[in-house]
Amino acid sequence: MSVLSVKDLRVRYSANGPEILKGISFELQSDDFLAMIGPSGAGKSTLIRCINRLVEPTGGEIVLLGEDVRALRPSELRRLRRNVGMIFQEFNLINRMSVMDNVLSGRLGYTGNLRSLFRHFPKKDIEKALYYLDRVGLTDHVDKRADALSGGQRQRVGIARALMQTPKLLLLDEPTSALDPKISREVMALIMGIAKELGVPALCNIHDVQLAKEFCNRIVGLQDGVKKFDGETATLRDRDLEEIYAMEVL
Ligand SMILES: Nc1ncnc2c1ncn2[C@@H]1O[C@H](COP(=O)(O)OP(=O)(O)OP(=O)(O)O)[C@@H](O)[C@H]1O
Repeated sequence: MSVLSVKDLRVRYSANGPEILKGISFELQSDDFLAMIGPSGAGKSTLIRCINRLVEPTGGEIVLLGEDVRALRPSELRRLRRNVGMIFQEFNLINRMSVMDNVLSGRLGYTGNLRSLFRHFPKKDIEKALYYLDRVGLTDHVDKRADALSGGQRQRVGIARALMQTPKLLLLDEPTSALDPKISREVMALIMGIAKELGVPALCNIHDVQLAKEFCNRIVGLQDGVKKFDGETATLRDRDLEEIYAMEVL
């Protein structure tokens, strides 16, 4: 089943600026862990940010969970965004807050304004946070400040926070690029395992082609805003990679 359908997606950041995405189309199925690869500046982050309209497309269509994303009003967009868990390169944690509070902040889209103002969360949210903290291996770090953790641990907090939303889609923007190779592999294995367990599809921007091949069942390759490859990981050949990364070689 298609969870996300993107058709002829186009983006310009300014009216007279260059076209950054030049008509991208692809589908994400409910069991996909899809890697978006391509050289720096190809438009991977722009694309992922269009899906929940952190970036406004200039053309094309995005249908997410049956809804036409570009047509949504602000309140409908907020509701749709709750269904999308985002995991970022720089973790985006609040350093002075505890691990637990960072994870609970994943529920803010669901909690009433007054409750979130006083950071008063229902007991079931706290139980859920403890469950996910255990799942990502951070049970012993619940009360620590976020800035007392290593990079890999910080990304685990980011994963637990995204899961608190009960997402129907995970968007991962370079989740491992701030981590060393060993920890990157552990974090990718964790995200893939959880996505499978929960039956949630994922779209992952990733620089490291080796990691993409190891953990993702499908690969889309972008170069300069154009799709150069879209297929099962096993079908990606060296000459496809040469085409995707051609500009870097030159
Ligand atoms: N807010 C913005 N305003 C103007 N141009 C932007 C903006 N964000 C990105 N760009 C430009 O869009 C192009 C694509 O950037 P984007 O970050 O989407 O690529 P990327 O493939 O994710 O690259 P990287 O792997 O380096 O993160 C680049 O030329 C970049 O300079």
